[in-house]
Amino acid sequence: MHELNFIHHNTTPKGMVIFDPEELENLVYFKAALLETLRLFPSLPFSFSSVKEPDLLPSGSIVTPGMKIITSAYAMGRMQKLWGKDCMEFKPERWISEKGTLLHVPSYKFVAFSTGPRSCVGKSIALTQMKMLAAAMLYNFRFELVEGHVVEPILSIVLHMKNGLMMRVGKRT
Ligand code: HEM
Repeated sequence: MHELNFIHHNTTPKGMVIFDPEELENLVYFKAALLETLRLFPSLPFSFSSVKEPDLLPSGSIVTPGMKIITSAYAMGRMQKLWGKDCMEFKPERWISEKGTLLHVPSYKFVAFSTGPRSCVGKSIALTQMKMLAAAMLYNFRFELVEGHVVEPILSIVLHMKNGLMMRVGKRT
């Protein structure tokens, strides 16, 4: 929110503040917060791959045609071995270097957009859309989780919340 106060914005005829994607491009903490959200809550929590030829995986497992390999981005985003002891904490700072720039995290570690030749071709456009939407929502409105509301995921191809997300929304003044 602090970063959004320092960039140029436009106001719609209905009084809503919106941001240009170019203005949002250099906001380090804002992008770190979105990446951190996708680390803990990847839109595609798991994916399937098929085996074309017999192979030996780095883990030591032998795979053969007919097998399916399930990769869980949800589990990988929460592995202590990959993200450290605070892996379950929402901590955008883990994406930011000591110099205050965004750290490069390899796609085989942060797998929300998958990795390799079949990784997400829409990654850049997805992040731009997320930034524009999140910036406008946070700048114009205040969100408060309804007290006692339990937020938990439901097992599905696309990550959904079992009970939805009950929020109190008010206009920022
Ligand atoms: C937050 C938003 C998004 C996330 C987390 C995401 C994630 C992913 C993941 C994990 C895959 C690999 C699926 C698999 O291997 O089974 C994928 C593939 C793909 N995504 Fe996205 N995606 C997002 C948004 C988008 C958008 C906005 C577009 C298009 C504009 C897009 C286009 C594609 C396409 C075409 C593929 C297939 C690539 C291929 O098979 O070669 N995605 N995405």
